[in-house]
Amino acid sequence: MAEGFPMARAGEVIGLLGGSFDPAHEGHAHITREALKRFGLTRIWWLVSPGNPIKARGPAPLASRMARARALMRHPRVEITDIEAHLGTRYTAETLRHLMARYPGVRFVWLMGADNLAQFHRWQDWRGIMSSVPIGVMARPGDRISARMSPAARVFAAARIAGRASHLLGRADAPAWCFVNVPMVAQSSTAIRAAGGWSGADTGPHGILSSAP
Ligand SMILES: Nc1ncnc2c1ncn2[C@@H]1O[C@H](COP(=O)(O)OP(=O)(O)OP(=O)(O)O)[C@@H](O)[C@H]1O
Ligand SMILES: O=C(O)c1ccc[n+]([C@@H]2O[C@H](COP(=O)([O-])O)[C@@H](O)[C@H]2O)c1
Repeated sequence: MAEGFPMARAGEVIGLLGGSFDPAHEGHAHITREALKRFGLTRIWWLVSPGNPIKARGPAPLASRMARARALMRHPRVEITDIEAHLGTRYTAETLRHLMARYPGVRFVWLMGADNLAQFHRWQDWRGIMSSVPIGVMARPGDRISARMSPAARVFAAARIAGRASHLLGRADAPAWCFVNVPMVAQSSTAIRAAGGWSGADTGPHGILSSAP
């Protein structure tokens, strides 16, 4: 497997958590552990984005965000990747097309917090994404209602799997999505940056910021 691309065996069910991770925080780690428990996944890959295509603000350098993510999220079934930088992609639809072609026989599930489902209809080819991979959505403070009432949730209402059947998501055929009401962690990268807890360059001698809240 080429540099930057993890190994995966046919039959695996891999959850993809895409994000700016500017910086990674306990909310990311928490939803990752919950997704592993709830969606019938064998592993999760974090896709640390070169830059969200619809966020105006440019993120901290990818190398700093990767280092912070690796220091924060240590789990035998989780891999921190910069796959999109290697592929030269920023749009999720395009990333998924590449991954499905590169890993035949592997099932991918897109993971996101409720805030992203609320905005999902703004993503490039969002209907195509819904129709190509199952999507696991996790509750986030302030966004549970807006996510469930969102245009994407309404258009794909018939494809919704009930939260109590969430373990079926990984083996479901798209379109399929599931909202799970996980216990919520209120952290956000915005709050950490606002509190001055992330310079985007200095990850300290052990790769962990001493001042992060
Ligand atoms: N506390 C949280 N609870 C649930 N989902 C979360 C939480 N924090 C981040 N996520 C989800 O993780 C993914 C990556 O998030 P991202 O890296 O943008 O972090 P963020 O805290 O939302 O950043 P920012 O505040 O800069 O927008 C997104 O799908 C987002 O919805
Ligand atoms: O493809 C798109 O149009 C698109 C629009 C907004 C966000 N995304 C992806 O959604 C993920 C979460 O982004 P962020 O910045 O909220 O962490 C990340 O992988 C982005 O590349 C993708």
